[in-house]
Amino acid sequence: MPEPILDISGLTTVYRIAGKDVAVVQDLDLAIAPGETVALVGESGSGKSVTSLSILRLLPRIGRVAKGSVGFRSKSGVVRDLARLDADALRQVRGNDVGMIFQEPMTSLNPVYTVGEQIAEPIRIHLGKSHKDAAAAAVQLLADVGIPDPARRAKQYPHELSGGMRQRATIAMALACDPALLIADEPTTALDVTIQAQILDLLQQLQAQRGMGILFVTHNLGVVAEIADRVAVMYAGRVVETGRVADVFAHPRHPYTIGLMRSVPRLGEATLLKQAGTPLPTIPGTVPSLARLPQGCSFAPRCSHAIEACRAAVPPLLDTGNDQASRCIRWQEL
Ligand SMILES: Nc1ncnc2c1ncn2[C@@H]1O[C@H](COP(=O)(O)OP(=O)(O)OP(=O)(O)O)[C@@H](O)[C@H]1O
Ligand code: NI
Repeated sequence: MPEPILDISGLTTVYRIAGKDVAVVQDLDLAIAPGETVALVGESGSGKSVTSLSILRLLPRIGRVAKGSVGFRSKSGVVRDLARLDADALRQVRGNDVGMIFQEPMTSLNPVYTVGEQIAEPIRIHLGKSHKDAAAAAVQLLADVGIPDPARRAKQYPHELSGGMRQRATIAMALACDPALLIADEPTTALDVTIQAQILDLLQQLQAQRGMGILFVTHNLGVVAEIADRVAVMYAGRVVETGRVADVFAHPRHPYTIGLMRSVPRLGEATLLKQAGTPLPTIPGTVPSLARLPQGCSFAPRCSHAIEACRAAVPPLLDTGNDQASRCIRWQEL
């Protein structure tokens, strides 16, 4: 792999919950190369968003990065550990080197400024351009993300745009300073399917033009297949499987990944099942409470392959060959 732009090693993030430090992300390793898209996937509460927020230390007050390093190579080629960077330097990285987009565009857009003003602001602050040049750059960015009549749209307020247009505008804002890394947390989840597909296409186009790395958070395996090169599957705060998307989908090496894949209906199957009155297969059992994780493998209580040894100790990520790894001690027997 070429030198990664992001190299997370041993990341543990804790939240203070009911007077106790609870590890919501544990011992996470993740690297992203320039031009590569890595997807984080897992059920609700598995720690995907906390991982993405930990990178730029955008955690709520009760959260902190307790262990590990977040190596980041900026556009100038300097590698720094974001977990240890001071607040000022980190702010510089946020608007400039790393762009972020979230599920609900209204949370990143400020309702009292026009769309154009909001995109122009980071360009003025981080790239030192004049008001006029920054305004022109903002209109160009709106055109780049496929917004028709961008000069007119730049003068409008967020509420005057449709949901899909707003998400395009937040992408324009995230790309304003030509970031080396884009963090996208469920950016298409709130949109209807057609718009969703358009936004995914747009991100892929922009990535091909700019060569940025993308960390893509989603609970949707279909989206992973569409957009990502590699995938990290999370369960109860830990990565349980990782590898190239094609390999993981063809040969999943962890029972949790297999369960996730079974719960995704094949095209048309969902409708057929619904007509037949059969519920979609889901993984039996529930996600354990992070404050009281079972001993050993966190997935063991839900796993039909679990044996005594699974409950003895948390399995390490085992190399299963072909750049794939699994936290299942029985991966060879699956
Ligand atoms: N503000 C908070 N206060 C207390 N616990 C929190 C808070 N935010 C997250 N958590 C806990 O941290 C864990 C990880 O949450 P996270 O948001 O990373 O999940 P996720 O994988 O992104 O899920 P989703 O698919 O629902 O977005 C969850 O168990 C959640 O209950
Ligand atoms: Ni989330």
